[in-house]
Amino acid sequence: MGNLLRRVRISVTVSAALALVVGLGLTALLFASVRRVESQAYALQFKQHATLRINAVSGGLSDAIEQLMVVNQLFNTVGVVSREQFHSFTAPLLARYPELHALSFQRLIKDAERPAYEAAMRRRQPGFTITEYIDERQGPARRRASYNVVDYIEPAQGNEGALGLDTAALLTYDDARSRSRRNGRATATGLLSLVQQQGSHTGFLVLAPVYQRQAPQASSRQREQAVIGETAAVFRVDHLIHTLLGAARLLDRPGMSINIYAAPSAAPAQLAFSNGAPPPAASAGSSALLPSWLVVDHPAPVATVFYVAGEPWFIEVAQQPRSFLDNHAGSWYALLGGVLSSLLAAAYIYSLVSRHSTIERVAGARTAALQFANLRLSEDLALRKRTEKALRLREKVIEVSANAVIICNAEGPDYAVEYVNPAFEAITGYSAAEVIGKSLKSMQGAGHDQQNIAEISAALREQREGHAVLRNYRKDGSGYWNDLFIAPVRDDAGLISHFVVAQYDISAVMRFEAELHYQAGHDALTGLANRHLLAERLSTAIADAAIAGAGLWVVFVDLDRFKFVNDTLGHEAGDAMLRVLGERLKSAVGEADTVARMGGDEFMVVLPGDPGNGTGLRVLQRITEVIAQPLLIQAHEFFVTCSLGVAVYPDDGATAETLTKHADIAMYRAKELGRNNYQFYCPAMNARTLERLQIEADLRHALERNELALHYQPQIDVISGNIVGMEALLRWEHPVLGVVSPLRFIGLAEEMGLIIPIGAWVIRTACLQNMAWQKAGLGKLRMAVNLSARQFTGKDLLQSVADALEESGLAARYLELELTESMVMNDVDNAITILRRLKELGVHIAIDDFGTGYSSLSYLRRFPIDVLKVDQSFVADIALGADGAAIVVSIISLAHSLRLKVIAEGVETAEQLAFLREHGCDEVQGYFFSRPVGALEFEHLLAHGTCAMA
Ligand SMILES: Nc1nc2c(ncn2[C@@H]2O[C@@H]3COP(=O)(O)O[C@H]4[C@@H](O)[C@H](n5cnc6c(=O)[nH]c(N)nc65)O[C@@H]4COP(=O)(O)O[C@H]3[C@H]2O)c(=O)[nH]1
Repeated sequence: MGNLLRRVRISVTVSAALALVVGLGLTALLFASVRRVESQAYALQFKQHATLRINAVSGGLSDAIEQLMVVNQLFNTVGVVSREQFHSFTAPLLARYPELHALSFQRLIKDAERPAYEAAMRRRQPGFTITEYIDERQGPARRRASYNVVDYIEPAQGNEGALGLDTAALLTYDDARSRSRRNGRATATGLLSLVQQQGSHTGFLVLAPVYQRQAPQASSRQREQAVIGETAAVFRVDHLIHTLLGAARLLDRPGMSINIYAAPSAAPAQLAFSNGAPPPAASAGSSALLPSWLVVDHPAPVATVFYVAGEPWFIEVAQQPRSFLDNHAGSWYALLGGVLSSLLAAAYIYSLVSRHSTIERVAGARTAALQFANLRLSEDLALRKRTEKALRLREKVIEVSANAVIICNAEGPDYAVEYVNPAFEAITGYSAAEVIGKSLKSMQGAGHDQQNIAEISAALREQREGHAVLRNYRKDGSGYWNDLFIAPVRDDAGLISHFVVAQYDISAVMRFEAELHYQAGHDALTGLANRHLLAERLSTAIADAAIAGAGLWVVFVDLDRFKFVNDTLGHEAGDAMLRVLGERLKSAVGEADTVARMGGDEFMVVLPGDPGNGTGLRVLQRITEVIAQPLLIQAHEFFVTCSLGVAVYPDDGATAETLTKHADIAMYRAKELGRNNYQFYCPAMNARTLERLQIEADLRHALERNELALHYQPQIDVISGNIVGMEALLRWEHPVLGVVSPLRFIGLAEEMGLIIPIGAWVIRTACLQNMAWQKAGLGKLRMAVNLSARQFTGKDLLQSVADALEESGLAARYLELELTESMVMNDVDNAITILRRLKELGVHIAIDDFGTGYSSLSYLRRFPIDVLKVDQSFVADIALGADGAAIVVSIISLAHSLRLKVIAEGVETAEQLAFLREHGCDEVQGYFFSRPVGALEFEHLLAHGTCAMA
């Protein structure tokens, strides 16, 4: 606003100043123009005056001289003019022209005529003689050839001295006279000091020649000879000119000066007349900045040459400079008027603009106020519209809300319902008509005893916000979870008039939460408790047991053959198996017992309630039984066993963690002891666990420390009884533990990735050994080498086999690689590719432990294999019953149908051997013939050529 006012003030001042400047500028221009016009008019006027005076002077002189010519004409016309005639003729002229000082006739008298003349004159005037001025004294004229004697002169009075004067003696005449006589015209002399007058006056004469009548006058010579005298007019010049100008009242102009020279220029010596003070130099009084006409009126002098009886005279009329202040009404008025007008215009514009600005400002302020008011109004309107829209929207939102909204009045104790939205009707099953007017509390339905209701009642009573999760009931009696918010609503006076109740049916959320909670504590696959829930329950059970002073068992359950099923049939089959076994486990325990899945094929069972009293053992028994029951997966029947490890509270640990760990250790021990059994934890098992860790650490260095060795078990041809091959079996000669079974460290080596270098070492050593024996002449035998799963699929296998063969020089057909069913069945296509490449090298392929897993016969056909090895468990079963024997028989016939050789391993008895022989088994291997033995010992066997056959 301040800026606006300042701007307005500036604009007003600028406008007024502009108007003033423009006005003053125009005034200056006007003033200058008027001044110029004035100056020019003045100059013109002056020029006119000057011209008037010049004309008056030149005209007057001409007129005067004309009088002389009139007299001269008299002489030339009349011839001899008498003195009286002269007098009577000139008297009127002199009276009329007082400026004529004298008119005379000067007669030319030759010296010879002098005496006669003087004599004649003495008759009229005694004592007359021709005179002249000698040294300014008049006296008788000296003799000369001729005399120009003033013969007649009028007026005689005052000019007596001039009568008889020989003017030829006056040199100033001579020139004029000569010229006059020559050209026959009146001729003026220069300025003379007039002698006729008393005192000194300046004057001049005009001479006009008088010729003898009839004498030729054509040439100047003739005129000189014809001349008899001159008429002369004497003029007292100042008097003459003064008379001329004065008579015409031309001398009274102030500031004007008139200077007349009897010369063609302003020669001071020839100044004939001067009137008025001469003007200063033209530049005087003018400003260097301003033109002189602007400051003063100083017209240029008017000067001209005019002729007086043929002689050039110079006249100059000048005017004193007239100051700007003198007599310049026009420019003054213009200036003053202009200045005044400018000031008035500026003042007017100032007032106009400031008024305009004020009006504008006021109008602007009012417009702004109006606009502001309009804006406020439109904002108010918009706000109102928005509010209305928002209200409608809220109404709609409430109407379409999925949550129940109830509005009740704030008057207790009933808090009558005034409004319910459609969601309320949908959720509760009550229509609006059924609940409006009813007490809010009546809508709770059953379940008044809920604790949270107290919070809502308190909120209503204390007229504040409240929140509670309630279990409400619908009209049909079904319950739902209601997340209820209640808030007071104030009227315009700020008093609480209503309550708004929002009900959120959170049944789904509660279900979801319960589901989440369940999932968080349960295994998704089996539905059993998971690790977390187990830890919770175990802790609770421990706490309960501690309080009760009772015992508690923690049982670790690990399935023995699960990995096989998973690997061969895939994860889906594995999952199905886990689900079934999980169910069985649950069925094997009591209500209070907890069964949890720890992950993979590991389960945990918590047996509270002092299981040491005999119940626990029965549960263990049941578990092994239910797990061992046949299992039908994907139409295949499986037999799964489990290994159990038991930790007892409080003897084996006081915390969930310790008990779990010890149960795990006990389970491992059970596995080591041949699976399908249970073991109670004992502290010694800890040592075994530590030992296992030690084995892990030492295995890393076993190769470099040369602790690994191969033992060889012969393979015997059933018919001939000859050793036809041998299986290389790895041994770790641990410096502390002694010889460690591959069953204990192959799995570890697999897990640790050490199986690749170890496996390569086995192949290489076996090939070198076989070649060495062949070279030693111990027979061309086939060397069977076990491959682990990781080794089989590893990228280095082919190379390591090729390298071993090359290095040893062993023919490939003397090397047989043993794979398990699971290794080839996991990824059949890849397995076939690898097998083909191995076969391309020329080696034999044997499927180990055949029958323990699931081998698809159709795949078996596709595998480029040479040998099937019947698992020793089937061989062991031969003696047990018809089932085991039947499996062996079918494997043998299957192998033969596929043109595969059959080797039975684990042959321990003659009966087994006999059975195998009877059913066409090709080769056998087992303790019956020989345990795996070191190289030296095996050499000894070879040396004998055969193994003992029953
Ligand atoms: N009860 C009984 N057992 C007999 C009889 N005849 C032989 N055995 C044992 O049965 C196992 C046969 O080897 P496998 O099935 O390939 O089973 C092998 C094989 O899977 C693995 N293994 C051994 N050496 C290597 C190896 O160099 N590389 C790989 N990857 N695995 C190996 O370790 C397993 C166990 O090997 P070992 O402890 O040497 O146990 C050998 C052998 O000592 C018998 O008449 N009765």
